[in-house]
Amino acid sequence: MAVSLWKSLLQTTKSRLFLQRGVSLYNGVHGFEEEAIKKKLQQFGGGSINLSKEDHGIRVLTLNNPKQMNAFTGTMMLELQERVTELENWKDGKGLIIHGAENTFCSGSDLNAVRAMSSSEDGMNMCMFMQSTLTRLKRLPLISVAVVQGKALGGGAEFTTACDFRLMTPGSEIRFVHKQMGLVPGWGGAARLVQIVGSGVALKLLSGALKVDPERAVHLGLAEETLPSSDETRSLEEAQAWLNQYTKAPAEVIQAVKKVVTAGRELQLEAALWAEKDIFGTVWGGPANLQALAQSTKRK
Ligand SMILES: CC[C@H](C(=O)O)C(=O)SCCNC(=O)CCNC(=O)[C@H](O)C(C)(C)COP(=O)(O)OP(=O)(O)OC[C@H]1O[C@@H](n2cnc3c(N)ncnc32)[C@H](O)[C@@H]1OP(=O)(O)O
Repeated sequence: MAVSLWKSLLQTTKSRLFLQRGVSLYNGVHGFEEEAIKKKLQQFGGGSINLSKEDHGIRVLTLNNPKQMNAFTGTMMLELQERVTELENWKDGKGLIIHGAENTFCSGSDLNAVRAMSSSEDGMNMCMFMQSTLTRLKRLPLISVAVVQGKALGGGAEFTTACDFRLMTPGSEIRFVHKQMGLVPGWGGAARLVQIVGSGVALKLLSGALKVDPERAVHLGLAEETLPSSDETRSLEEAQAWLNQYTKAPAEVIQAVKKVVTAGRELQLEAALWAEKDIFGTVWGGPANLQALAQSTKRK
């Protein structure tokens, strides 16, 4: 009796905890000093993370540091956390498009900052900071699409895996270059890549630091499709049209859909079923459900 009670308590906690907003993966127990790393990251300025106004439930997040091929400076890492918090509190959100400024995605960490943060303590804190932020991004109750124009290298390649889908433009490239730096992914990109393409393909892409062009990415299941245009504006319009196919419902329904899928991906079966039950309860008898019931029974 006590064991099953304990198990139920654990399942309920797990199924609710992972849906909570703003929860970091790490704390002091893991040696994570968030305030210390935020202070350190503040020293490495440049670039910005911009978030557009919403348009039909969709917003565009731009990695904006074109002088450095949209490499992630310290302040951009801090701004990303702020934007993710904003998105976690966006009640009417349905979709998020992520791209890099000036027709290239992201060249990974700013190597100037990396060189200055080469101590183990700084590296581990940056790693835990970015893992937490990108995990929160992946768990947003929004359908997220990375539009890969130009190059997504290193941490930039990892960033694409923190989105639900990837769309690539002709001539673009995703490449996990970490091996060439004597590294492995540190922003959660390895764990997510294995979930996306499987461990065998992930091992090849990481150990070979292989260039993945759009055709190969689609073949491997890393990208959904190659967009027709390589023009920055046109390809964003094409990505918006692609995303619109999946966001044709009230925000609370799209958000519930993403949450049940996240639960199924991240939780053990019983905890996932508990989470699904809780999420189902938020839409059963809700305005969208009642409106649908009041209409004809035939689905278009
Ligand atoms: C866990 C993540 C991991 C970590 O933190 O350890 C990383 O992500 S480490 C970074 C991994 N990324 C790279 O190694 C890519 C480095 N960059 C390149 O290979 C090239 O710049 C490339 C292929 C992106 C573009 O080459 P291209 O010839 O077209 O342009 P340039 O190389 O002249 O670059 C233009 C301009 O941007 C600066 N730049 C590019 N990438 C970075 C970067 N990651 N950090 C800082 N600065 C970067 C480059 O220095 C040039 O600036 P300039 O002042 O004109 O020299």
